[in-house]
Amino acid sequence: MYEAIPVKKDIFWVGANDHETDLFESLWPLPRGVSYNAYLVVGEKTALIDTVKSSSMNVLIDKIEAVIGKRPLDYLVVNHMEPDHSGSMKVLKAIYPELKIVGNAQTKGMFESFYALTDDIVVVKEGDVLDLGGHQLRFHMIPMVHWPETMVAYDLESKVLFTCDAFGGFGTLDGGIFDDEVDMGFYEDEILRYFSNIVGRYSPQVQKAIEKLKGLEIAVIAPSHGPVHRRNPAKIVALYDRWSRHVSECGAVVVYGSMYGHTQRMAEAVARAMAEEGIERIIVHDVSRSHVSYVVKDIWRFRGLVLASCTYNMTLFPPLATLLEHLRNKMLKDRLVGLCGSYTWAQSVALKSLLEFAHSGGWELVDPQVEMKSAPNRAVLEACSLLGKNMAGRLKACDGRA
Ligand SMILES: Cc1cc2nc3c(=O)[nH]c(=O)nc-3n(C[C@H](O)[C@H](O)[C@H](O)COP(=O)(O)O)c2cc1C
Repeated sequence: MYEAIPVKKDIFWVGANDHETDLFESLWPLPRGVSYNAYLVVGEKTALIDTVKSSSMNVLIDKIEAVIGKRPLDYLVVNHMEPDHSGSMKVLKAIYPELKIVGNAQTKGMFESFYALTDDIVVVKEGDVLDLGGHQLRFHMIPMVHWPETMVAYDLESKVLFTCDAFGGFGTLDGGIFDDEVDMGFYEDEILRYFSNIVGRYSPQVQKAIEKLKGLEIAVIAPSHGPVHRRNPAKIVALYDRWSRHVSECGAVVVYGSMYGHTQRMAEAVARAMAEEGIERIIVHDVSRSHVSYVVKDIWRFRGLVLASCTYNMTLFPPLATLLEHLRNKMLKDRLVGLCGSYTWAQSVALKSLLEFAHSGGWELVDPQVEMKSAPNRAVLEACSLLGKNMAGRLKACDGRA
């Protein structure tokens, strides 16, 4: 079956790799691209589960034809309307005029607003079953994972769960498409970067979805980005469960904003003290140079966070302010925070802003808060070391929770 990869009997991956988009959602860097996974289910009737971004449309159409030849495509199931998944539906409808488009009441309005499609629409609700003859697809609504209309489709015969954005991540599928064929260390990191930046804000809804789906017997989790989980579908659900409950690992992220290196020295003094106290997992980010998506990903993973900012035109250093805006938007909880601020003529401005951020997020402060005028002297460096030592003490107490 040319390029269409069997997932289970009569179920095929017909997705595409995108190496050309440099920023996903025009926001998130894709150093190793992204895949758009569409799936074809072939019963007496045929159904495509989601499409691909319009730029990859030809690949999708070729793969569908390679599997079903001149047979018609009977149904298109739209689990999620974001255009990286729905982008080829209008053309598919033109190629297969009898195509029936399956979505829920919310999706129906988006068919019209995005693509002016109003005919041959099948509206489904929680628990409805689409009988393809040999395969039966049951639909479950998982609103806000990641848009309000998002749903999943579960094949009662093969026990494949098609989850669209849920459990997906960045990175093209480079030969292997299954979790037992690829380096899952790389993909799990990219699934966390996807989760923390795109889905993490909706963690309460992720928890509801996990609760709703937990009774299902799942043989394969087939998301719309990244690897297909057939060896260990339970593992990716367990990771999503942890991440959406804000459970962290015992390590620390130190993020600094510094123009001339003095605030960097504060950050490094804190990091050094943590290392001396035995904390092995410490990641230091220069906020001007690490893309915010990687910083957010690491902060989502580890329990400790140290923020160090110089003062810039009477406020926080702009890239650090941007990071804080992202963190506020994601509504991450339960982190330990240490703060360092520097200034030359406006005392307290940076530190006060950092404190406001920590209080507004309800995060737990680790003392002391360290403030520096212009450059670090012995007293400043000793205070940074004390902060690192105290943070390490708190992190050691969370050992075993990882
Ligand atoms: C463009 C620019 C704007 C600054 N704005 C302020 C300010 O508003 N208030 C202040 O106290 N210091 C200000 N500073 C001074 C720095 O915040 C201060 O010297 C700090 O210690 C620099 O740390 P760094 O070496 O990590 O960049 C400014 C510095 C620059 C270069």
